[in-house]
Amino acid sequence: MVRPMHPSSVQGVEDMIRLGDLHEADLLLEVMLITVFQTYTGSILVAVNPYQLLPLYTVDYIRLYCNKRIGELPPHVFAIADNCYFNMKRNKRDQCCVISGESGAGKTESTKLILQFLAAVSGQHSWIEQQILEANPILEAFGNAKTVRNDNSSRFGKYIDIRFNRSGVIEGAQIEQFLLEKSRVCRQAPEERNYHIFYCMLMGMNLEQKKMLNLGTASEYTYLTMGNCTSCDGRNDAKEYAHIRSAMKILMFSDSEHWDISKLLAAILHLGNVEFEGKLSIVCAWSFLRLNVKDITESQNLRTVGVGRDLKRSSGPTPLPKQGIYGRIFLWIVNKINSAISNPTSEKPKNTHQSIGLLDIFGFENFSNNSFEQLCINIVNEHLQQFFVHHVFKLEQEEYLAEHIKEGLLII
Ligand SMILES: Nc1ncnc2c1ncn2[C@@H]1O[C@H](COP(=O)(O)OP(=O)(O)OP(=O)(O)O)[C@@H](O)[C@H]1O
Repeated sequence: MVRPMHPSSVQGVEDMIRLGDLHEADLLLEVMLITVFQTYTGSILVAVNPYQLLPLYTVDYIRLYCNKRIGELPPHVFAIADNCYFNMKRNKRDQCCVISGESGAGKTESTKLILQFLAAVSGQHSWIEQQILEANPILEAFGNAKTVRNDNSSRFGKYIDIRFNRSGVIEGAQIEQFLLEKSRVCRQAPEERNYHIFYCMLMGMNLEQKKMLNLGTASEYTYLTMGNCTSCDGRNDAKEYAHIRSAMKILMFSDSEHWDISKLLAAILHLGNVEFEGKLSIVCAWSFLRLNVKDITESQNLRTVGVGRDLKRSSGPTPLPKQGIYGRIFLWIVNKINSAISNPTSEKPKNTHQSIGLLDIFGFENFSNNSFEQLCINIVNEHLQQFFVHHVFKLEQEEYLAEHIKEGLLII
């Protein structure tokens, strides 16, 4: 059936609840019409990735959106951040922002914008604020990679809990990570890369350091070339490496800790070349892992299996644990960051501080061939979606009940 479009759909609205016709075509048109790439559905912000730098995230915009009611100004991610912050302060209740969407939708960028807003309005320009902001480049270097959908795709989920004192000043933060995609270390799909840190290290290290780790260029390593793609348009790996190094200093990584991480990364690259280049690579890998021939022979011939609470060793070939090494480096790095940013004063009894949690979880993806890790990622996304829908309907239901509206109407 063809009928004229409702005027609200033609003009566009700032809150999709106000659309005269509420069906899929109108919602899609609304999303296409919005010029600032953001619109509301009630208290939910729907943001469209603009794929261009918009002058909407400046200090002036932070000031503009500070302490305003939702709806007073056009939809904006800062309005959501502001709402969280002032609700926390006014109602003395912890808040949480759930950022969800498919891969490449703009979740990580939105998380960073919310963090920037909170750091600015909490107003201290303190060392701890700077440390929290500088955790991002490190996490992205070790946990993000170029995929076919997104040049900077997060391959792990993260929950950042930012803690404030009673006056609304940031005191510390705590980061939780989930489900790092470890298989990427050994395998990448066409047009995809391994984790950024490998390419950054090879582009950014000086010759002397590379010589000590016996490293060359990315094209020489099996683990960096499986996707037939070692560089990424719009990313400058050498510049990023300098940024990662300075962020690590801010987060209190010592030079020797950084060097140990580099050795482990180099060992993984050399291990990836073992079948192809033979002796030199395996010797380098062993020496950086501080293993001797006996350890290696044992690890190749013995499998450690969990039986109840015990670990038992049985014979049979076991591949060297390259993915496991990377997973452990990542965990260690997150713990190290947490030890710098989780200011002990923010561990005080709960009634002396409040928090805002930001959940930025990897997006739903569906490829022709989906790995087990992809299955886990998609299940997490579906659970999140389920929680979200349940939560939103429950809130609405409570409002209807409070107004004595019959439940039958609610379903409509
Ligand atoms: N608000 C924005 N303004 C300008 N560019 C943006 C914005 N949001 C996202 N982008 C661009 O889109 C890219 C992908 O965004 P982002 O990494 O945030 O996606 P994501 O939803 O976190 O994806 P994934 O689930 O794969 O991690 C960014 O690297 C950036 O180039």
